Amino acid sequence: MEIRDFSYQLPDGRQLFQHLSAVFDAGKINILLGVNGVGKTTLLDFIAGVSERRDLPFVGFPTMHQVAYQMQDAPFTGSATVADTLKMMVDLDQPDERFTEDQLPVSLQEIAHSHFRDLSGGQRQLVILEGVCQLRRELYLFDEPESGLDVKVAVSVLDRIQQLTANGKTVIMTTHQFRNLPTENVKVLVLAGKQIAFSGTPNELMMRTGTSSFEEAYLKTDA
Ligand SMILES: Nc1ncnc2c1ncn2[C@@H]1O[C@H](COP(=O)(O)OP(=O)(O)OP(=O)(O)O)[C@@H](O)[C@H]1O
Repeated sequence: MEIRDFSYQLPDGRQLFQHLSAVFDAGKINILLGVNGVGKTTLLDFIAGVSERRDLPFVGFPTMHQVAYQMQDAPFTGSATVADTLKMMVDLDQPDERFTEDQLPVSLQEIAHSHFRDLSGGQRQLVILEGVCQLRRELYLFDEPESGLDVKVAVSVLDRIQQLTANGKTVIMTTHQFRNLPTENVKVLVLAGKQIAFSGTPNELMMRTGTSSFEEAYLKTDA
């Protein structure tokens, strides 16, 4: 999956991407990093096909129907319970299969009968994340999946995302959290200066910047 020489101007005329090229590795977690406002979500929107994607710069990406996208602030029905919400997502995606409560991850079983409107922000995020992971797609996009979550819960979210790649799926995610990020089967892409300023493994990023911490290495990458 590759973006070739992609340039994009915002509606207000600002140039967000200029000759941007990037390769996302199949079967890996591709982590897109970059400062606030650099364009990570905008790039995910193009990859997902939410923003109209011209074929020329976007090579080898699955069609929109094969992409699951967890956006920031996804809307949901307040009166549905957690179990109803997940059942609804799975039923829409896989009409021939029955989703039962025992398929809920342990973290959600306790709140299976809580109404969506009564959940905390973090709990809502977990439900949506699980729903997105349940969809059968080739490519999964997550926009800051662990933002606002307790560090222990964030670890379980990252584990859930790793399960996808263990099953041969491809993930592209953005994040601002460096704690507990997986390093195996991971590619890091740093968006800076309207282009991808670095792309490689976390180890390569650390070696290039002469540091032993992922976060420090990122901070030393040109922004
Ligand atoms: N529809 C739009 N109209 C005008 N400007 C937009 C639009 N969508 C995004 N932008 C601008 O594009 C820039 C990139 O936004 P984007 O949300 O992609 O950044 P980001 O890297 O995901 O940021 P963050 O890490 O804060 O979520 C921002 O300056 C934003 O204001």
